[in-house]
Amino acid sequence: MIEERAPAKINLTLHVTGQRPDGYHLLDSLVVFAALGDMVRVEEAETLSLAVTGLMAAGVPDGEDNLVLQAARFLDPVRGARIVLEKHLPSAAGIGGGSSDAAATLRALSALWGVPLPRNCLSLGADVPMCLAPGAQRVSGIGEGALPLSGLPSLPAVLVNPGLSVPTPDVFAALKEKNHPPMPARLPALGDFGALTRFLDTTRNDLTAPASAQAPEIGTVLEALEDARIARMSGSGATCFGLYPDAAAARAAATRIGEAHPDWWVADTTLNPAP
Ligand SMILES: C[C@](O)(CO)[C@H](O)COP(=O)(O)OP(=O)(O)OC[C@H]1O[C@@H](n2ccc(N)nc2=O)[C@H](O)[C@@H]1O
Ligand SMILES: Nc1ncnc2c1ncn2[C@@H]1O[C@H](COP(=O)(O)OP(=O)(O)OP(=O)(O)O)[C@@H](O)[C@H]1O
Repeated sequence: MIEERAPAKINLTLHVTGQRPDGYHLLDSLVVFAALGDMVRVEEAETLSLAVTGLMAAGVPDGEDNLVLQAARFLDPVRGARIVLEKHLPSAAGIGGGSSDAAATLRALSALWGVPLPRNCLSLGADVPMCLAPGAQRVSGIGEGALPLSGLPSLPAVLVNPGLSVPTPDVFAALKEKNHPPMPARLPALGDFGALTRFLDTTRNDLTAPASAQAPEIGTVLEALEDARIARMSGSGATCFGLYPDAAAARAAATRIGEAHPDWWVADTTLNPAP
């Protein structure tokens, strides 16, 4: 049996800088991964099968719609494996749940079957390439251009989702201005919490307005995170993250928010954890 973690993807920044003729949007995004995530386990079997377990399994498709099965077929259209996906992340939440599961499946089955990882897996989803090697990176293009970044600190964080699914296509479709400025071509040194958060002050998530127009609760989530040094939406929402100077502050904030909003999904974690 081989297991691979499928960590939550967090867009610390998400600048939408243009739109391609085919409708896909050009991005400039600083991406990190959380200690928290789903888990994918694979073992040898004659036929391909998927079971979805875990606290967040409800509503996740367990048939061909699941990106895990699509990733398996993408790697080898005929080979079998028994796959168990343990869901801990909310779906359609802007934290790459399905994409990170797909990438973890590619890694696990590549090891099980002894086949190389695909060079190009963009057709599985714009977020899948960045999840293949889940480390800090600057992402460009529509998601395929990943430049690994070293030296970023670990970031104590709280993730909050108000229990809402926000479909990514709807959010991009509602984005009015498509040509926002990118991040600076050369990023400053981002080696500690102070430097990184000062840089984040100068950046944005351009999908916040169109996502909030569809899910006004996002504004309430950002208010609940107002004691964080940085509070921002990830991806196309509705999950927001708060960055805190230490793990105790993150834990206290998660407890406070969880008590005030028992129906929300609230988790304290570390972004960009040390390997
Ligand atoms: C918002 C992000 O999460 C940022 O990391 C990603 O860009 C979205 O990645 P994803 O969920 O894997 O997206 P996909 O499943 O490939 O695309 C869903 C839909 O979102 C829109 N889409 C997605 C990515 C992109 N760069 N431009 C787009 O316009 C398209 O309408 C597309 O049909
Ligand atoms: N393994 C999976 N886990 C969760 N959802 C999945 C999975 N496979 C397919 N889906 C479908 O994909 C939809 C989007 O879920 P996903 O968690 O990938 O979105 P997301 O977190 O917004 O992704 P992104 O950040 O890449 O935009 C779900 O509504 C669900 O129907």
